[in-house]
Amino acid sequence: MTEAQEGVKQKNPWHRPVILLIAFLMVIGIVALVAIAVVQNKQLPQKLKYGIVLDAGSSHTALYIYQWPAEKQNDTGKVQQLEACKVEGPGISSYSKEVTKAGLALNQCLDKAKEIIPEHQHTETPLYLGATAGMRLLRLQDEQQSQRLLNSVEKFIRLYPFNFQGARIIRGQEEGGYGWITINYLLGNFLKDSGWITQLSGGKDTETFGALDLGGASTQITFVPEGDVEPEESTLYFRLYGTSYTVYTHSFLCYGKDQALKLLLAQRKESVSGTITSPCFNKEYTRNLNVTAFYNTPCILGLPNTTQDIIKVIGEGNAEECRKHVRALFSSTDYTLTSCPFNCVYQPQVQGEFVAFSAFYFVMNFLNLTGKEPLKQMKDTIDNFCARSWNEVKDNFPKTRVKYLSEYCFSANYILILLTEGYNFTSDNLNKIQFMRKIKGNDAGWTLGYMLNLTNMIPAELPSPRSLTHTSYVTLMVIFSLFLLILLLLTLLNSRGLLCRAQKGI
Ligand SMILES: Nc1ncnc2c1ncn2[C@@H]1O[C@H](COP(=O)(O)OP(=O)(O)O)[C@@H](O)[C@H]1O
Ligand SMILES: [Ca+2]
Repeated sequence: MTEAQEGVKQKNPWHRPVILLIAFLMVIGIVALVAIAVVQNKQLPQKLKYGIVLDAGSSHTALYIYQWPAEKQNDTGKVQQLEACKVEGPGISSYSKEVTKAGLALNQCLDKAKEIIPEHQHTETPLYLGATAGMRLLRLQDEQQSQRLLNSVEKFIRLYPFNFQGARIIRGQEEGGYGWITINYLLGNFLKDSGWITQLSGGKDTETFGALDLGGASTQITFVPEGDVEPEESTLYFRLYGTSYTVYTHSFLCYGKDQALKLLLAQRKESVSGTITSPCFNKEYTRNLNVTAFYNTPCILGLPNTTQDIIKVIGEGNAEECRKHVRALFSSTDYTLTSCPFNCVYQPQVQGEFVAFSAFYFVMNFLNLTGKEPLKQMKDTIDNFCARSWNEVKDNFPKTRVKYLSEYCFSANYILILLTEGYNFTSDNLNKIQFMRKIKGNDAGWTLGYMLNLTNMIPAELPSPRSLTHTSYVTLMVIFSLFLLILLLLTLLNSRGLLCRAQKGI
């Protein structure tokens, strides 16, 4: 050993252990980097699974096809709507006199599902049919007939190769609850971040959004209230991804917008000439109602007192007056199946954000009122629309279906009163409602929640993390790269120090 080397060793007795430590840490750093990259980018088998839900609504039926990666079925937000097929014709409850036609009408959409889903997966693809308020009403009118209708539809669907799980009438609470699950699943509210970092730091639970669904024959409100929920029949308990939720829900049968319109018109006294006037239709609008067909609903107790088969409805186009008529619906006990619907039904104070979908969206979207406009602006827009003459409206919107167009004045006023006097939103919290048709490409509605629940795709407990979120991945990569860089610099500095000292002969 030279003198200089001897000197270096004596002046830096720690240099060898330091270099060894640095080398050891570098090896660990490299191993960690490689491990993270391998875990993150490991090739997942790309098998896709499918599920089909038929939404047999009161006004129409729609078929939804959902798709998800087989290995990630318990993660949140992995199920995506692949297709929505609108069945031609009215809802299945309209086929009560010709039950076989109800199933036949589904064939176009079922054929489409056969085309879209790979053939070898047809038999493993679950298919559910859930019927809502239209069928609830038919069951009230004639239970056997409603069962015959469902049996006939089932028989038809069984001709298809899918794994059919049966057709049933879902309860109002389920319709509300599954709608709530759908929107919160799609918004990612059940689990903000399932990555390691978030979970290690306690995994923050996000607030859920309330769900408002307006159909043709019923309407649902579902949300997590601030205080306790009572009574039991309005309470849903969910345990999802490790969090417990106590949810309030209520479904008002007969208070969907089509049935509500029947209730509204049934309140009007017909004149001797067989006409009724209504402020809820545009001026110059006329419609002939076939009394037996129009009032054939258990929502109205008995037919209106009329001598005519046909009643002519004449529009007056007065929104302010229309709202008075709608208000009367909410307190009337004369005609309604559910007497005293809104004032007597317990509802905790609405709180938090809401998503309003289905007819809530269609109507408000038509009037350009989906931008959280203040109550006053909503009223003004509705008032102006109702005041326009029917001929002008028709000319302005030639492509809109006349049935919808003619009822937008009524529907908008109905929505306004339902929200503010039925559900008790105020001018202060009305802007907490987002009117949405779709969330991330998926229709907002009860069907997705229904399928997620029936296929056990929402676990009660948090699934153990298998890979990192992109954010966690990038963060870890940056930390380890910096760590390696620092070690490298230290090594360089250390060796330069040694070299200098060696050169100086210290
Ligand atoms: N483009 C539209 N404009 C206005 N209303 C619409 C539009 N599309 C659908 N609707 C209405 O949305 C409602 C959907 O209700 P539906 O789901 O069939 O009934 P329910 O949920 O009560 O069984 C119906 O009142 C239907 O008329
Ligand atoms: Ca519906």
